[in-house]
Amino acid sequence: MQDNSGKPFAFRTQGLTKVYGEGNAAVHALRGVDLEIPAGEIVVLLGPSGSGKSTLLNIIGGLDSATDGDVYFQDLCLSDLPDDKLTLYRRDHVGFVFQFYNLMPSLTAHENVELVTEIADDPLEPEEALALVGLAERADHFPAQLSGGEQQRVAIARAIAKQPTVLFCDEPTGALDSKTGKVVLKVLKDINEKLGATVLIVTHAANTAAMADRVIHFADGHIREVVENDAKRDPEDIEW
Ligand SMILES: Nc1ncnc2c1ncn2[C@@H]1O[C@H](COP(=O)(O)OP(=O)(O)OP(=O)(O)O)[C@@H](O)[C@H]1O
Repeated sequence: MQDNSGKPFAFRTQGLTKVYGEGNAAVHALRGVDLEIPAGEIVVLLGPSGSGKSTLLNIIGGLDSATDGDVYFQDLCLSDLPDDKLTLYRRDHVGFVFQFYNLMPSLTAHENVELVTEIADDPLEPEEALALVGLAERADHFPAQLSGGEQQRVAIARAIAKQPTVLFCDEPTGALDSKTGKVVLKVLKDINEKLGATVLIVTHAANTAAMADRVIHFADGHIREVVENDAKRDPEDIEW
């Protein structure tokens, strides 16, 4: 599927709706989201707490299912997939980065990345993935021996080692100071350029929008505005 300029889509959603719970306790997290994300872009998703950003990320990342509506990854309709096929979609195409790294404390950086490379089809070598995030020298260190920013870079190395088509990042700089946050954002930009992965970043840090190709403003379960960024900036030059 392509947009008007012939660019293929990574994702497209139509009327995507998510309701948690039932009756009086029902929470309408997504209220009919129509979205198109061209392949290869860096997309930043902004919006107030509780507006549905993580819910959207989880559904297009195949971690959760919608109550109604459709979501396509390329030409594949995820809404129709049984659980085993959804697992394959995640395994083959999706990398996740979360706010709190989720590294295994008893494994070295190299071993944390290896957990993924052992089960992927065409993975990078762990050394290569760690080099891409600038941590080749720290491969034998355990998470407790690394700073927060370094741990997040190991988590990114782990997420990209399978050479994912899409990289989903939920508050990737949320636990970091601004200087370290910029280093992490620079790594995400490099991954987008070097591996061609579509990168989708959910964040409260509105200034992150400056590095995006496209900024999606979310409010109360729907898209308020989509802005294409013609003046994309390097993460180093973002003001905090
Ligand atoms: N498992 C769940 N059960 C019930 N309600 C949920 C569940 N997960 C999320 N919600 C509700 O859905 C709405 C959207 O939540 P979501 O986490 O997607 O928002 P968000 O924009 O990512 O928020 P934040 O920026 O605080 O992470 C919120 O009202 C939240 O309380």
